Amino acid sequence: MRLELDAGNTRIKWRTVDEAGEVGGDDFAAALTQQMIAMDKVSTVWVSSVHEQQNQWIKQQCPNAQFAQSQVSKNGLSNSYEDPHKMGVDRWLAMLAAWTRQPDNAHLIIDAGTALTMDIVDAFGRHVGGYICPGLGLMKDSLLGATSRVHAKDDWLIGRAPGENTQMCVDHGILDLVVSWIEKHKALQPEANVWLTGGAAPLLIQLFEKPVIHEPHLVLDGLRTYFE
Ligand SMILES: Nc1ncnc2c1ncn2[C@@H]1O[C@H](COP(=O)(O)OP(=O)(O)O)[C@@H](O)[C@H]1O
Ligand SMILES: CC(C)(COP(=O)(O)O)[C@@H](O)C(=O)NCCC(=O)O
Ligand SMILES: [K+]
Repeated sequence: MRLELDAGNTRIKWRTVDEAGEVGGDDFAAALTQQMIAMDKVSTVWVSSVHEQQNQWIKQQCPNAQFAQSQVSKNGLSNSYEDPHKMGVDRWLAMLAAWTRQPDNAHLIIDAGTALTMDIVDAFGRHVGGYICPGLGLMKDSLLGATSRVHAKDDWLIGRAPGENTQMCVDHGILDLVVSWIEKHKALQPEANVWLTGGAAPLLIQLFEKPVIHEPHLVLDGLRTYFE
C-alpha cells in the first residue's frame, strides 16, 4: 500500500492507495491516533511538505518517506524561480498536476489554504509567476484581532453582496475581494483553466459565475506525477 501526504501549515492531508482503492482525510495525525491506516501494510510513502517542523515527525512515523522538491522543469512545465527549491513544493505539485492533465493549455492554480496562493502557467508550460497572500482564515483573524468593534463568528456567511451587519460585511468583504481577484486574472487570460484547491475552496467555489475546476486533491495528484 502507498501512503501520500500533503503537509501544509495547518494540517497534513493523507491518502492511501492499494488494490482495494483509495481512502483519505484531512488530518494524518488524527488518522494515526484513531488507527485508520494500517501502517504495517504501507510500503511506499510520498510526501509534499511546506512545514519544516513537521518533517522530522513525519520521518519518525514513516522512516521510508520520500519528500518531493520543487523542480526546474518536468513534463514540459518550467519554473520561473531562479532558485526553484525556494518555491513551496505544494505550489509546484499543484501546477504539475494541472499542466500534466491538460498540457498546451494555460492554467490559473489557486490554493486556498493557510496562505492563499495563485500560480499562473501559460500555454507553453512556463510558470509566468505567482502570488502569496494571507488565506481566508488569516484575513479574518487579523482583521478581528486588530480591531475592537469588529466581531464575527468563525463560520462564514457565504455571499458577495454589500453587508448589512458586521458579520456580513466581514465575510462578504473577504470573499468578494478574493473572488474578484481571481476573476480579474481569468479575464486577463480567458483561455486559462481555473483550478481551485485547499481547505477554503468549498467556500469560494459557490461564488464564481464562470466555470472553475474544484480539485481538492490537486497537490496529492501532483505527487503521483512527480514520483511515477
Ligand atoms: N470549514 C472551513 N471553512 C472555512 N475555511 C476552512 C474550513 N476548513 C478549513 N478552512 C481554511 O482552510 C485552511 C486549511 O486548509 P488546508 O488546505 O488544509 O491548509 P494547509 O495546506 O495550509 O494546511 C484553514 O487555515 C482555513 O483558512
Ligand atoms: C506559500 C505557502 C506558505 C503555502 O502553504 P500553505 O498555505 O498551503 O500551508 C508554501 O507554499 C510555502 O511555504 N512556500 C515557500 C515560499 C514560496 O513558495 O516562495
Ligand atoms: K496547501
